[in-house]
Amino acid sequence: MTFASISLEHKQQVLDELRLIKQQFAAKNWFPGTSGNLSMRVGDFDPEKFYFAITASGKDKSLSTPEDFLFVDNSGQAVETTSLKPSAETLIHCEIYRLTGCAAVFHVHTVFNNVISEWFGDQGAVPAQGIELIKAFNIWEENAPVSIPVLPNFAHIPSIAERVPDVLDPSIPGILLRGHGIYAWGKNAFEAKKHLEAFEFIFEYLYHSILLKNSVPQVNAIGHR
Ligand SMILES: CSC[C@@H](O)[C@@H](O)C(=O)COP(=O)(O)O
Ligand SMILES: [Zn+2]
Repeated sequence: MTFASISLEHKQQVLDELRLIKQQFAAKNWFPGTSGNLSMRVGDFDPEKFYFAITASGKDKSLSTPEDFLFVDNSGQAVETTSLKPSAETLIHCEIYRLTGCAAVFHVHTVFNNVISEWFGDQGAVPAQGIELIKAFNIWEENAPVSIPVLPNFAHIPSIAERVPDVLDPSIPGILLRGHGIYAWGKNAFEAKKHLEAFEFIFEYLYHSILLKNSVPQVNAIGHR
């Protein structure tokens, strides 16, 4: 499959969907200070050859302009002539697509995901249990415990991307970057958005419940791996 062989209608539909989600997340104030990036895959998936649309780097993501997105290949290189630069974090998207075969990857910075990533960063995972929204991850087991992986953050993005395979858990559609933000993904935009909203709910819940109890639970205390 070449990029040119993917229909214009499909590419336009993906751009329209991304634009709508960008507006919805902006309304939640999920892109403070130009942070965050969104992508969606186009065409068929081959772990060694795929294409996706991604937000251009450094833009005010609360605005809608003709210069918000561009298409890249699985190495993160633009596939059309453009003056736009793909997100500085494109390599992380590439790695998540390659490992999961998913179709949408969304990244946002929020106060809740940043605080939680700091509290649990040393443990390498955020434990959660007994929260109904865990079912949004398609986990239906009674009182299922989950562990959301936390990676250290680096200014050098390839150093983050190369660590993604070490922590990515196929049953958990997200990874937190410490002091940075969350990446969530899904088999389509609807599912990636659902997952991202569930993660953010869990982080906000944990933030409040930990402050009330005045102690950070340990991963092992509730049976996480
Ligand atoms: C301006 S702070 C956020 C950036 O450093 C980065 O983490 C981010 O999420 C957005 O980068 P971008 O290159 O616009 O996709
Ligand atoms: Zn970021």
